[in-house]
Amino acid sequence: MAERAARRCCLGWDFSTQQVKVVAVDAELSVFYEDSVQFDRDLVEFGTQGGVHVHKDGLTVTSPVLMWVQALDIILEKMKASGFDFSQVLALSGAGQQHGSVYWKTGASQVLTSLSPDLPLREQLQACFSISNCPVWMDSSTAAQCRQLEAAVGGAQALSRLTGSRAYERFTGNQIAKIYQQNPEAYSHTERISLVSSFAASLFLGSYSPVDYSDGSGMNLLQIQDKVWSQACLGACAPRLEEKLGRPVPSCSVVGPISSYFVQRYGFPPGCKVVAFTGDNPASLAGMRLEEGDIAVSLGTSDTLFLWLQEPTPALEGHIFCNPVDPQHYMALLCFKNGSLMREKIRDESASGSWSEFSKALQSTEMGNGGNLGFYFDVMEITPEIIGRHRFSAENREVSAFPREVEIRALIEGQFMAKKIHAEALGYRVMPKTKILATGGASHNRDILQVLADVFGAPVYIIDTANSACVGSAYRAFHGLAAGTDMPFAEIVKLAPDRRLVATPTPGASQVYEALLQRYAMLEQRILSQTRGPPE
Ligand SMILES: Nc1ncnc2c1ncn2[C@@H]1O[C@H](COP(=O)(O)OP(=O)(O)O)[C@@H](O)[C@H]1O
Ligand SMILES: O=C(CO)[C@@H](O)[C@H](O)COP(=O)(O)O
Repeated sequence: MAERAARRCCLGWDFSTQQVKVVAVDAELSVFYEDSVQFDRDLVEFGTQGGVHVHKDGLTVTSPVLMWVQALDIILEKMKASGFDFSQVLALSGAGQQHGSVYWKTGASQVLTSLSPDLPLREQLQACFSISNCPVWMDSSTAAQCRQLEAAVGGAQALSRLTGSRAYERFTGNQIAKIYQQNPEAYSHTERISLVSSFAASLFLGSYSPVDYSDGSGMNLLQIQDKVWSQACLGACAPRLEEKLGRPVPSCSVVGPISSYFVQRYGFPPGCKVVAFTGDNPASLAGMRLEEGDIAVSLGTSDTLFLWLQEPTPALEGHIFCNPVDPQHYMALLCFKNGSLMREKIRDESASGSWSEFSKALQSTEMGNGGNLGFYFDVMEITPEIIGRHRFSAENREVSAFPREVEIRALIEGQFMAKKIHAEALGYRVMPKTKILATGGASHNRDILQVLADVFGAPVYIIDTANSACVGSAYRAFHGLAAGTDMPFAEIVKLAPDRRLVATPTPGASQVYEALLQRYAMLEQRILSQTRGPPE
């Protein structure tokens, strides 16, 4: 405890889909404290499943904003009870699940600036939100708003050139447009709209934090090259939107000192800096110290794959975001909605709810799964837009079921084949020096990572914690401490622990998957044309 008391550090937060997490990283860049609060388990009164409420239409997906606030109260109290010495925190930053939005009611800013240190945040912020259930990234209820936005700017390709993505249902501009159209009263009583990331930063700041460029790129509103809101997009979504969003800022900005609430209640030093919070995927890019040529694969609630890009290359599939650590550069991202929750379902159905049984099934089956292939999309997938389970025999015949072990391998191989195929469609190629950096909850599972190495034909590395968004946030906080010195991020993290090699491709893997990847792509097209119907 005495040693801990003397440890100067930065904190990295992550407000992700299923939990709030925190890490403390010391000046040697070692993680010495990690904690989390899980919404379903620790905040049962909100009745979420996987951190969200799926509404009756099956499309609308929200999370209660007060659950996020209370999770922060709980985790800070846990840290305090464990003897965590807040007085040593030099700076903090954080991440949020991307695209989700928070609606602050008129007058909330006044409450935020005058919080009493004697009471938890939840009690004081109860009446501060004009929308109590916030749309989150899993929402896919804004198809009409997406079509309106694309039409307003000259089509999907034009929107993608401007904002880095064609219109996506979860992207915040379309979510805001839906709220404005369906609940104009709540919209007019909203003085500020935050992303989950800038909302969390606002709690620490005690005032509204700006949106950063990188997470702001997930809104279909930001011109990613000029780094300003697009007037055409704002106008197409809702009136007076610019004033409700505030000006976006570079991701490495220090947005202010911590609010006196945290100084008085927890003992943070008054000079503790708050560095702009960003999206969880951009923060993971920082945490994994991704370099050009590497591929990051995050296996969290969603599965994502992302790359570092020098130049933006917007397309009709995937997203281009401003880079969170280098303002001149960009990142590309693909998001797959059927990630960990889909794996959990197959684990429960075919492996008695046990990850070790699940692993045994992967170990006892051959690469290539005897030619059996599967698509497992219990919710409408983002990449590509397919729903349902589709299983195919080695002869490409659709079958209704697989034996349990075959089902498990078909799921994991299928998930990784989809990632490789869609990354290649973006122009990405696995090179002899390519490293895959894996993170997220499922990166704890070595058998899953072995399949990843085999399908991609590249070695897989991990960092010491699967919480790369938290670690990246703490690294970004250290970078913020050097603000004004032009110190590149790479210089800040050069002492960070090396990434660890955890899986290399099995001999013969490339021959097995070359043929299988072609079949997977062909069958994906077949399902797409069957579900979309014949071309007109
Ligand atoms: N050993 C494991 N094997 C496979 N998946 C795992 C394992 N341990 C945890 N997970 C998955 O990790 C997921 C949570 O990942 P995490 O990155 O913490 O999510 P998020 O940041 O989106 O809240 C869980 O839903 C669970 O399915
Ligand atoms: O929508 C996206 C990225 O575009 C998701 O990746 C969210 O950012 C949620 O992240 P996790 O909670 O699954 O990490």
